[in-house]
Amino acid sequence: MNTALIGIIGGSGLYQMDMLSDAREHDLDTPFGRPSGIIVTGRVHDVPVAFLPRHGRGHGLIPSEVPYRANIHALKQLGVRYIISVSAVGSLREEYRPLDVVLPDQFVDLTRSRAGTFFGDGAVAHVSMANPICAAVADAVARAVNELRATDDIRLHRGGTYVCIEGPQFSTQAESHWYRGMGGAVVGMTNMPEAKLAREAQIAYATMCMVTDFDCWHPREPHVTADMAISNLMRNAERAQHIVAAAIRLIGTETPCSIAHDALTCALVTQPASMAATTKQRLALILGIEG
Ligand SMILES: CSC[C@H]1O[C@H](OP(=O)(O)O)[C@H](O)[C@@H]1O
Ligand SMILES: Nc1ncnc2[nH]cnc12
Repeated sequence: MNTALIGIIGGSGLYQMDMLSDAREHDLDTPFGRPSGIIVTGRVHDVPVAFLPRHGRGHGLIPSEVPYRANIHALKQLGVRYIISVSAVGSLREEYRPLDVVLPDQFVDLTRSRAGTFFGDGAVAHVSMANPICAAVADAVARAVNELRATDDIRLHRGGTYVCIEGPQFSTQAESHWYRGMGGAVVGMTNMPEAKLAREAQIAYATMCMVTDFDCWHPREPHVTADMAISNLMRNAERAQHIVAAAIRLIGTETPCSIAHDALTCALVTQPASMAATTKQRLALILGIEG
């Protein structure tokens, strides 16, 4: 089903895309369960896209409950080859301020209780996560921000490490200082294992982070609360949609190559012929084989 080229995963505060034309709802199922909610496909600048709110439309899922595998699988079912993920994050650096946009290029995964792979049950693969972000997708978002700067004074930071915690509690001050010490730029709760699964599904992935707070390390700024994060994200939600729409136009025109698109070429250890029929069936779409 090649319904969509680009998938948008909306995070906290971004539950729908207003600029979508020809909208159609998809209530999909996957071998890994149901996605977070209805996926809406449509066109933005005439590019076919799919929008999925990560926490569900009414924000009913904590980060540990988000069905990351089903979300990525469902987007793959719709034909998605590029994902722009939108996320609220806490800043770990003085110069990354609330309402700034950050395009991280690395992750540290501190999550503990999430299904983090499509593989297992007699199918072994080890994809490279050395460069977890697709530079071409991140470039498109950066260029989109630059275009919009003509009318909007957006502060953009390229690069930096997103530290992903399990949540749903925010961090202790000791943890926040530890993330800073390990070189973290922003902290969030959702981009892992999302980015890993996108890589296994050979979908090019980039995350657009909207800074909502200074977590709890800063000596003069208030400690993060959910209200603070959501209200700052709401202030930025329209801007986020404009950036995403411009990035969609660029990616849709250029359809860039990505290392992600061949991620399984050097990663698959078990040959499909050696897999159990049920495993092969479950992985058919991911491996691009007959089920
Ligand atoms: C409501 S603040 C905490 C919440 O926001 C972020 O979610 P998302 O990445 O989906 O925007 C963070 O990871 C937490 O889940
Ligand atoms: N400080 C923070 N920690 C974790 N996730 C967040 N999302 C927004 N702000 C956050």
